[in-house]
Amino acid sequence: MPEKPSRAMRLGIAGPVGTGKSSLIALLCRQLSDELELGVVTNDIYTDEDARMLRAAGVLDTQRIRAVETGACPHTAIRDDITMNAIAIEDLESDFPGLDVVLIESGGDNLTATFSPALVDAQIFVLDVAGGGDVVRKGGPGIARADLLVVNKTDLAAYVGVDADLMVQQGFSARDGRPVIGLSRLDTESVTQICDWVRHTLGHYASGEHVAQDPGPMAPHSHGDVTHSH
Ligand SMILES: Nc1nc2c(ncn2[C@@H]2O[C@H](COP(=O)(O)OP(=O)(O)OP(=O)(O)O)[C@@H](O)[C@H]2O)c(=O)[nH]1
Repeated sequence: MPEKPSRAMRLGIAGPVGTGKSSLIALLCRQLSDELELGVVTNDIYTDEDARMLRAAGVLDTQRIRAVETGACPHTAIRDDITMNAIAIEDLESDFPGLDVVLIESGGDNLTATFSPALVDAQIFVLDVAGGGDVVRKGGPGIARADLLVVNKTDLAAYVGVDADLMVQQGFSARDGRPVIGLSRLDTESVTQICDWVRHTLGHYASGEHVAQDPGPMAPHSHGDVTHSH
C-alpha cells in the first residue's frame, strides 16, 4: 500500500450547464464516503445553489461542502485566477486533515471550459445525451483531453432520439484511448465503473504516477465588449 500523499487528490468536474455535474458529485459521495474521506467545493456565479443542493441531499457532512461564488465568467475561477478555489480547498484540508479526495464542481459553462492543472490533479468532463448526439464529434479540449469523459443520462437516450453507444464510441475516437464512460445513475454497472475509475486514479495519484494534464485553453470568447483568448 503506498504511503498516503501529503494532500488530497483534487478532482475537477466540468461540463456544460445541466449535464449532471452536481448529481455526479452526489453519486460519488453516496458510493465512496464509507471508504474515502471526501470534501466538495462548488462554483456558482452568484449563488451557493449547488452547495445547498448537495447539503440538502444529505450525501456528506454539510461542513465538508464549500461554495465559491465566482461572479462573472465561471471559467475564470477554475482556470485564469484560481485563488478563490485554492483558498476553499486549503480551508477544507485544514478543517479535515486526512482528506483523500476533494471534488471541485465547475460552474456550468460552455463546451470549452476546463480546469487549470494548477488547481486540479485530474478532471472529468461531463456531457449528457440530451445535449444531442453530435456534441462529442464537435470536440473541444475537455472532450478530447480531460482525464475522463462521461456521457451522462444514458437512460434518457431513447427519449431524445440519441444513440448513447455511438456517442461513447465517438468519445473513444476523439480521445486517443483515454477513458470514456456512458453513465446513468439508474445503471448500477456504469456507477461501479465510475467509482472504479476514481479508485484507480487515486491509486495512481497516491503512488506518484499520475501527472496533472492541461486539456488546453478554451476557445476565444467575449466578456461584454472585450474579447479574450486565454
Ligand atoms: N434521467 C437522468 N437524469 C439525470 C441524471 N443525472 C442527473 N440528472 C438530472 O439532470 C438535471 C441536471 O442535473 P445537475 O446535477 O443539477 O446538473 P449540473 O451539471 O450540476 O447543472 P449546473 O450546476 O446548473 O450546471 C437534474 O434534473 C438531474 O436530476 C441521470 O443519470 N439520469
